[in-house]
Amino acid sequence: MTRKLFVGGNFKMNGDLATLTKLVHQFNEADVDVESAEVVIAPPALYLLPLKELARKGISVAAQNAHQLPAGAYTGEISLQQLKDIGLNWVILGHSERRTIFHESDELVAEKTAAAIKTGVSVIFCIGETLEEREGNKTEEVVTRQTDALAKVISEEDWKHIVVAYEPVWAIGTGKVATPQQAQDTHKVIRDFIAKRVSQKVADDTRIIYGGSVSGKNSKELCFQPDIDGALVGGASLTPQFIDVIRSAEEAFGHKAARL
Ligand SMILES: O=C[C@H](O)COP(=O)(O)O
Repeated sequence: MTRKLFVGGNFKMNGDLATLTKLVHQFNEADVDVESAEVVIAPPALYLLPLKELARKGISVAAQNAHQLPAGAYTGEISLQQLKDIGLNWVILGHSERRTIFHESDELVAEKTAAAIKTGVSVIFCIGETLEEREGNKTEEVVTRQTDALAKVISEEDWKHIVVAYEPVWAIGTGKVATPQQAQDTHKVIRDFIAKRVSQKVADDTRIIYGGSVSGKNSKELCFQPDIDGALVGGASLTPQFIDVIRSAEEAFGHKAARL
């Protein structure tokens, strides 16, 4: 069976109520086929609730982060239980900006991910190497280490609640997109690792999406790669280009399904 493609829009700390409302109206009106591509948008925490109410069926809303504990004296944090309480089913965890700027370790990201699954929240689990690591030929070592940290704390069954987002840090917000071949090669490394570390079935079923300067222009070639199951879009998700990325994913799904 062909994996359903997945397109995420990570708004990061951008936008305000008026601009994001207008944007979601544009997404709502776009004629996209949610059967071939799952669409999830991740606004800043403050706008989760209004945008969840606004987004049409087929467009889900994700938080960009969450705390691993259910409640307590953690000023400024939001718990996974609170996300669940307002009806959210998705969270982004381990984004490189959380890993680097907020010093989240592989273990903490894995712990948060396990807690999310336990709470009934699915996870866009982000991994990826820095430029220095790529140039030092450490890409495989880094992405397998980050994935292994997760494999240690979740069960085989839990993987159905995970979408892995491979985001080379050097390609994020830089306009420097990985070539489709570079991205495909690393996606294959990740999938092969999951097959070896978890099971062939989990490797075959898990969506691995690419993030890093994805736009309406480059998304098609990326999504057509055999091991790329969609995209996590940052900057371009704040524009109608996001709809073009979704269309690329739909087209890629049709193409991949026809080849089976
Ligand atoms: O989560 C999204 C990624 O950080 C990619 O961001 P970008 O598309 O602006 O490079």
